[in-house]
Amino acid sequence: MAKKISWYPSPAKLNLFLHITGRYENGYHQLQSLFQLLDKSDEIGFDINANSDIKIAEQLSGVPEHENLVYRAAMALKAYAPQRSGCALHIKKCLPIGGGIGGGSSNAATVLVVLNQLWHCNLDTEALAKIGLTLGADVPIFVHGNTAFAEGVGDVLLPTLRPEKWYLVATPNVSISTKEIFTSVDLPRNTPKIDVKTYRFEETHNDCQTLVEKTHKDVANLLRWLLHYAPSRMTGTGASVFAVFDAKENADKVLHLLPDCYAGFVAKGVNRSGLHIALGI
Ligand SMILES: C[C@@](CO)(OP(=O)(O)O)[C@H](O)COP(=O)(O)OP(=O)(O)OC[C@H]1O[C@@H](n2ccc(N)nc2=O)[C@H](O)[C@@H]1O
Ligand SMILES: Nc1ncnc2c1ncn2[C@@H]1O[C@H](COP(=O)(O)OP(=O)(O)O)[C@@H](O)[C@H]1O
Repeated sequence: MAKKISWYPSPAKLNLFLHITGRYENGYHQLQSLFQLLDKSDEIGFDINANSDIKIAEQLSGVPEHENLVYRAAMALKAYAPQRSGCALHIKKCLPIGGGIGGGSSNAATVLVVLNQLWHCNLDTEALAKIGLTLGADVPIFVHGNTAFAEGVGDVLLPTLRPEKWYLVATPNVSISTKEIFTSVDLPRNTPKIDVKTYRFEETHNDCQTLVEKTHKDVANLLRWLLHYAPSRMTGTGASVFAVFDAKENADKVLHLLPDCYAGFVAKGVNRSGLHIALGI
């Protein structure tokens, strides 16, 4: 008999803005950002077993199993699970890897939230977010599942209800390491803090963008092209960029014009994660 795999979504995010306001003693950066959740997702499949094995069913190219955030999240949660809790984990990748749209962090959060239920760990959201933070600064936002303003290293979250706009997300074929950006001497690190109550997209920016545009011409060219059509900006530490539209049909029109050398998709900005809606939490 075919094994039953339960599938759950693992949504993407955009950083609608990203200000670096300082640096902690441990080298991590103090941020202000608006994490906008999207209705575009990877899918994570769970096949629970009782022989205590955790394994990834199909490997991601370029990501060794023990470094895969899906595997690492399951291993981190195992300490809180009853004995003999195991799982085979499946990943349907739709989101570009290392694109600044949070795919890996979101995969980790989906594993924490779903296995917490399937393994009956009974941890609350705060406890799961705390475990998530040990895996990556972007994991807590996906554990909480709300579009939110963020401070700290991205872990201090203030949920917000935004108008549900449409986003064209485009990714050049380049890989940008988050660590490399954050260790650059050219990164601005002293943007004054804004009052998020008066947030306006056009009065904010992404502090990583100028640096990435200098080092990656593909990102600079793509942004210049997109700006002809709509307000556009880089997300996270890149390489993906996004353009904002009020109507889906306008985003779709520009997607059809996108040069073949870029991958792209259109997604709706949502206030609640598709994972949390699917789980009814
Ligand atoms: C800056 C953001 C905005 O969303 O970039 P993207 O990764 O999405 O592009 C994220 O917070 C990134 O989060 P995440 O990708 O989970 O980062 P981590 O794995 O925790 O850290 C990767 C590296 O980035 C640096 N780092 C990360 C976050 C932060 N607030 N300050 C840092 O200095 C650290 O040097 C760390 O070694
Ligand atoms: N399940 C996963 N999905 C994507 N990337 C992963 C995963 N597990 C580990 N990684 C590693 O994490 C890095 C960042 O991935 P990702 O979250 O997609 O990008 P970003 O942090 O730029 O938004 C990748 O370069 C990859 O090596």
